[in-house]
Amino acid sequence: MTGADAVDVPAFARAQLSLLAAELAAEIAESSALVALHSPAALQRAGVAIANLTVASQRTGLGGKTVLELGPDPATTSSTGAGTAGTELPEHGIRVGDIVLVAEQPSAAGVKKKEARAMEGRGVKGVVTRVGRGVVGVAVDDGGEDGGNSGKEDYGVEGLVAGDKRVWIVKVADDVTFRRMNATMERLAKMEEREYSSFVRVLFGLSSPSPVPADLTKDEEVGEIEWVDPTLNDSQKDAIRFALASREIGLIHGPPGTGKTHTLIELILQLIKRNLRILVCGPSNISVDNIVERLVPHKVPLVRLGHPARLLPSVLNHSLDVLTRTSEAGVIVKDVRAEMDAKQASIRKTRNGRERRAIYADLKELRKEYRERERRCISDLVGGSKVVLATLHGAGGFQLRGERFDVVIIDEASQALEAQCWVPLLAANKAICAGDHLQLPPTIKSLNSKSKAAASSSSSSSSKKGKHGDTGGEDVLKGTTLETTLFDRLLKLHGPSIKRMLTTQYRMHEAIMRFPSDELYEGKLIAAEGVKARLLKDLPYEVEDTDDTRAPLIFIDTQGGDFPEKNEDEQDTAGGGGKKLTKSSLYGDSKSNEMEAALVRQHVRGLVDAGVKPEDIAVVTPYNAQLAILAPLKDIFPGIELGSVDGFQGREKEAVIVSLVRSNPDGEVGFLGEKRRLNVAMTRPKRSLTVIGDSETVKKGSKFLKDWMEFLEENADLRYPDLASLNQEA
Ligand SMILES: Nc1ncnc2c1ncn2[C@@H]1O[C@H](COP(=O)(O)OP(=O)(O)OP(=O)(O)O)[C@@H](O)[C@H]1O
Repeated sequence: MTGADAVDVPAFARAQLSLLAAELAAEIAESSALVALHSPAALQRAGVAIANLTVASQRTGLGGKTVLELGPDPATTSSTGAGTAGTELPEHGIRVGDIVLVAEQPSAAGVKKKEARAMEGRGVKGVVTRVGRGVVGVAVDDGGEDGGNSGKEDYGVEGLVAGDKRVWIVKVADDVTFRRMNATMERLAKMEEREYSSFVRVLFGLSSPSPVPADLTKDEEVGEIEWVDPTLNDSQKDAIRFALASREIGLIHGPPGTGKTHTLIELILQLIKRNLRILVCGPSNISVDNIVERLVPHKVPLVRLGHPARLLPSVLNHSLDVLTRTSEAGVIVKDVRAEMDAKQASIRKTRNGRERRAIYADLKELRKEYRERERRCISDLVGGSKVVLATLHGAGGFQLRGERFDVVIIDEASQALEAQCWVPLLAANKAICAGDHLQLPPTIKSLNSKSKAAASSSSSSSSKKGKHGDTGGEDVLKGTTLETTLFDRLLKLHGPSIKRMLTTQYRMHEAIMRFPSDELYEGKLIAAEGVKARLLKDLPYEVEDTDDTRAPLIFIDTQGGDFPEKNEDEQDTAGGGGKKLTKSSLYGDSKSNEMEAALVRQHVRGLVDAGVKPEDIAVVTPYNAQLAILAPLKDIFPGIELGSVDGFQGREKEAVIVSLVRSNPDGEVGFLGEKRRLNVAMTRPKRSLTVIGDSETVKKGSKFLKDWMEFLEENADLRYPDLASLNQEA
């Protein structure tokens, strides 16, 4: 390894710390700007708040957390005379797992800027545990390990419960993740070189990875593998052998639909057979639960860390919180819990301030006792587990303090911040990371705002900005950006010898796969036998054989200027919910294209008339403003899915329609210029991909876009819209 490639670890960690600080500031600024600029009612419509609530009850939930049950404030519902007064919540966008602030509701017209910040001190933060028609449950921070409001929390809850106050809940930035990343980077920054393990040395390029024999099938250790699933394809088996043989680091590169998770499951089972202790992580709860669900049938003894409210119901039985209650070791925790519940219940019965305070004081003591007992129980459970699963930041919780693992496995590593990956990495001396660096990296808000500022100051900047288009940017600090993932950095540092690519894909028709394979995956992708010729007309229910259902690839070219884009300077959407907010509060300028939306509608109608079920169809587009225009499709074709390209990463559908939106004389393509975004868009469908866009505009965006348009012109069923019928549709 040459000295020039090596990374100065403390400098790297410090650079990460300052980038993370900027990112957290950007997230907080975004959420407090929302709160500052809009009334509770507007925020509720935008899907980020629920107003006019009262605390209906409180109880002890999983993990000893206090759960507040919030319902509509009867005063407001009866005064407005709203339908089923007092029983149902209004329409809202709060979901289980969201982190919210429960606070006394401010007066009508939004919260003043200063107040917005002060509000955090007055309310309590928590995780949404339940969303019913008439109730929202929030497990509030109780000053535990990461309890954001340590010290103030009882006062907070007490303040909210007392006097039947009118409260509201608002989604807030998740700073726990940042605290965990910061703590990890601080640890790295302080580490002395002599403390670096050979693993750390390799990951920073201070040493080369230990060589792996070229032909692993003949290798003594990993050559003869008794496969749990012998139907794995050769590239999957090769990746597993490689992962077993690597000493420090192995990357499993999984292009769309190539069975990355499938491969990781076998790898985990093989590691268990070798009696190794494994920590399995992913950037999101769903990525981790996906693995837990697939491991469970193999009867693997495992423990899933994480807030129960954020886990899939099917995974709950393996969650540490639940095991703490149900296992033998958990019995000693139970008694205290019962006592806590009794106290909680008594709070509401007393109106006397002094008595209430006394009860809160008792509760505090009990909670301490509970936590001590729980901690002992947890350490027994975790210490005895061979396989532990958690989100990347979840691995930074107290439960894993001091725990060591033989291997850390990170799924979706190319969608995680590098600092996030280091949270579990410091607990092991070997890592296997799976991902696809040619799909979208994690969303970076601090970088977005920076590049947006750049974009608005220069009208022709969008397609020429940096190698990553709108979401990319220049190196910010010593060559480090948050957008450079661990996966990217390691590939650059050590080259392709540290990775193995999965090459058989089980999703797309061959014609859909061709372009991404040739342009991005060195032409190596192979469509599995069962999928390579699948068409919509062959769906396992009755679908007519029509022009639309027999073509795997359709391009509707809108060139000619009749389909102009519109700049959504004034309005934009929140989270695709179709509700309007002013631009200043949300995600910058978005674009829409009404005529293109009409074409989408026409095409969907064609598919549905032929018998394709709406739930087998998705429309994806890079622009939120376009999503808002498309929203009525959901009423016309119930079951159809609409999504942003970024939001659809990791998903698949039988038929996917991609609306490219951009159509202007200057060839401005904005963040369409990002190859990885296009890759995600074009690799979601199984049997049918329809691209709708203006080839003239799009071709000017980049070489990749030009090649794609030319590929579609030559290989797709090429169509030009019929304006007369379209005007009718519009
Ligand atoms: N060897 C195999 N034989 C048959 N089917 C397979 C094989 N490997 C994977 N699959 C199938 O391919 C599909 C995709 O697998 P999986 O969910 O593991 O993919 P992934 O690569 O994690 O997904 P994504 O591409 O979205 O990241 C699944 O339906 C899986 O059953």
